[in-house]
Amino acid sequence: MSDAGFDSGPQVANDNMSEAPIDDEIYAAAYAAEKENFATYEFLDEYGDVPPHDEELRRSLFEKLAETLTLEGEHMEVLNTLNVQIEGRGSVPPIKSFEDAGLHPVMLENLYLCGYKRPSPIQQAVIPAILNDNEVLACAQTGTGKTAAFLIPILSKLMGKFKEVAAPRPGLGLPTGVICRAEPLIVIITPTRELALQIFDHARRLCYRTMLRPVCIFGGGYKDGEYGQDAQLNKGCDILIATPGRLIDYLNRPQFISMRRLKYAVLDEADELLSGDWEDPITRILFGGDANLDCDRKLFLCSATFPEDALITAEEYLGRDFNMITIGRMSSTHSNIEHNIMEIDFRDKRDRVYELLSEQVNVKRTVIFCNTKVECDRLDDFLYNKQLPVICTHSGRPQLDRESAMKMFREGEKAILITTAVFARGMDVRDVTQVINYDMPSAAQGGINEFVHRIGRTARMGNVGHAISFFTDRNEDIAEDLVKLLREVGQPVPGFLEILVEGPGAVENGDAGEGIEGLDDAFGEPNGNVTVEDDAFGAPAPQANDDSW
Ligand SMILES: Nc1ncnc2c1ncn2[C@@H]1O[C@H](COP(=O)(O)OP(=O)(O)OP(=O)(O)O)[C@@H](O)[C@H]1O
Repeated sequence: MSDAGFDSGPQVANDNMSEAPIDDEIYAAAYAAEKENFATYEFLDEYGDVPPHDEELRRSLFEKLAETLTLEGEHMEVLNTLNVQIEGRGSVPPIKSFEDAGLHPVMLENLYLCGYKRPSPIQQAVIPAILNDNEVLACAQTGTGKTAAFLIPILSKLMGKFKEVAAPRPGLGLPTGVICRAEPLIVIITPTRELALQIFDHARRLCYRTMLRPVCIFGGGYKDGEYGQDAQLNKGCDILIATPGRLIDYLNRPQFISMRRLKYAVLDEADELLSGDWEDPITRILFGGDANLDCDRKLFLCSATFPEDALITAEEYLGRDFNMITIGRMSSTHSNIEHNIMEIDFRDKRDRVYELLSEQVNVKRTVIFCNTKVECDRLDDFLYNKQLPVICTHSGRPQLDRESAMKMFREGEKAILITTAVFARGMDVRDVTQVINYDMPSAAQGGINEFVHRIGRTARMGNVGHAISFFTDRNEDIAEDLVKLLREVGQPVPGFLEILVEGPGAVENGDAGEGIEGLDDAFGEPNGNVTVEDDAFGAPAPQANDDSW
């Protein structure tokens, strides 16, 4: 990836580097102020099966939700009509509603508190597969609820048998005050610390009124002190959400964590985690040390993109008997995003972005992507000096700055976030109505797959959004893939791009930019079909082949 980078990876090294010594008191104060943000439901031994509400926690977990999280938008039909393909041994048909899925009653209540009325297409397919004990590789468009697709069934399954499988912890089997070692039942690994915290929040909500205790560990986060990661682990942990570098760091200190009870491992943004930089740490986490290698341990992989090489590695990890679940074409996007690809001289980018931002009305939140940290900082200075409400975050900034930038952006104090690849994957902020690719991702920076993740910060869960991309003469390496993607989702392809890809005759002949029509042929199935195949591993999946551009 670019130097914008993720948490660790080349990160195992970075992980520690990013812990620049920061004054203990500053951290302690910040974490005390954030106490509420780390609170989880404390289940006591004396509760029966369904414990009482904790009003303060309920308010803090759910009442602010509508202000910060994406809610289902008005264009879910765009997602609902995509082709659903479920392949692999033991495939099961999708569910229609949460109520039909056989979920634990507390999970159903928590979904209601989250405001989730019905499962999204990927949830309809993944929830029954996991409840049926199948391993899953899931690929669906950005912002379509993949995180909950995994969390809901896994947590629901464990809710019923916590006492049989979980490690004792203070208050639940161990005398209070006894230091315990975390022995998680679930580990969720994700490339960035921001995403780890976001998934932790998600898990906190879905674990409300259950015995399951989530803990989040990430590079750059404080280990010592009352709210530090050591103390959190020492209180017991059933669901561990982690960035790989920090997790390896803790696995080297086995007095804190053991993986011997692990029942479920999830790789979120799996294609990134299975890429060259990450493969070794991931292998070590899943198979090294005292990892539970019993056949009852299940692996789940999800992402919006699976390039061919990541798919091959994924299949090696999963073995033969897994369900491959794809919504639409693998690594594609959806048509709730309106695109504007602007041809521009690279020297004019700064002025043009300023013009755009100062002219616009009705844009709630904007994310601007640059390819490097240096460019981010420069653009931040420039736009800040022009009095625009900008905030900047990237992997070169101290952890507290990163957290505070995210908070300001989420809470609407700053409407424009300037960032790098660190924000491209998974981040879910309500009302991001526009993404600007100030720099296009080059092939070395992930190319079209990175583009798909970046634009996916808008138009999430049936909402609509805009993506503006500055295209300079340095971006020719993404042109062909870009044209294919735009046509697939029925978006206009600008003339300059058609000429670049297809030569000067393309525009005159009128054979370009026909949008989605041609694709129904290319991908075999008309939209809206559900295909459930039980024995697909003999033959390559059509999506995987089509994905190889
Ligand atoms: N069934 C549902 N109904 C309404 N909202 C939902 C539902 N499931 C998830 N959401 C919300 O949709 C948003 C997007 O979900 P999520 O972040 O899991 O998407 P994703 O597919 O993982 O995206 P990405 O590919 O960018 O990682 C979140 O705000 C989540 O709370």
